Amino acid sequence: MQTKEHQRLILASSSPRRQELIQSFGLPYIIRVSDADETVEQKITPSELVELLSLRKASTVREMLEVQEQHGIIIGSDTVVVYNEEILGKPVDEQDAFRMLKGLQGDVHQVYSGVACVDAATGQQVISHSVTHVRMKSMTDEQILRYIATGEPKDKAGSYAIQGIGATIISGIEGDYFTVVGLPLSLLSDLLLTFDIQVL
Ligand SMILES: Cc1cn([C@H]2C[C@H](O)[C@@H](COP(=O)(O)OP(=O)(O)OP(=O)(O)O)O2)c(=O)[nH]c1=O
Repeated sequence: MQTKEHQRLILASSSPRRQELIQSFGLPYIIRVSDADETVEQKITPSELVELLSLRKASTVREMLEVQEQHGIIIGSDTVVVYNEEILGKPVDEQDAFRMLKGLQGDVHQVYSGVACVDAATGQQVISHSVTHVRMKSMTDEQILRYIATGEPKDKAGSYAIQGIGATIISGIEGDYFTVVGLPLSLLSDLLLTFDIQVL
């Protein structure tokens, strides 16, 4: 087992959800927000996409760290919603959110979350992803508009938040809840074992 100092986590995320979730591990952590470019030119699968972007976020933060900061495990994560082979990220505006929710309501979709862990000192990396199936209730257009008016869909992949009032439009899930919220804690704890970090 490594010393406490080397067990620290460096969360490469601006997401308040991810910041809250990383706290639950009870390990020392800092946050460094990556300015990674999230555009991907080539056509790739959802699992490839979330893994690629998770690694890009973690690697960008590694490049940003000052020499004296280069210890700890950098964690990058990315979440997308997939329905009918279409990959849905965050909505660009309210119309986009309406289009997404209108498509998702009354059916099952998948949420993919990638996680990349990069050792700040050595560059050693492990990357994986997790998928959760989510069933969204049927909604009228008026209900969709009322949900959009809450502001909650704005910065969420697929235009909803299972952890918010959006919980009321979800009838069930199969898989890890935290994959939907944006940081698959169970998978992350497994990946951290590669670096001799045990959460429990
Ligand atoms: C489906 C769903 C997504 N989300 C959020 C998680 C992510 O923050 C967001 C997907 O956007 P991401 O691009 O994965 O992440 P981000 O831009 O918010 O943060 P960063 O890149 O700095 O880490 O959608 C929820 O909070 N709840 C949900 O139910």
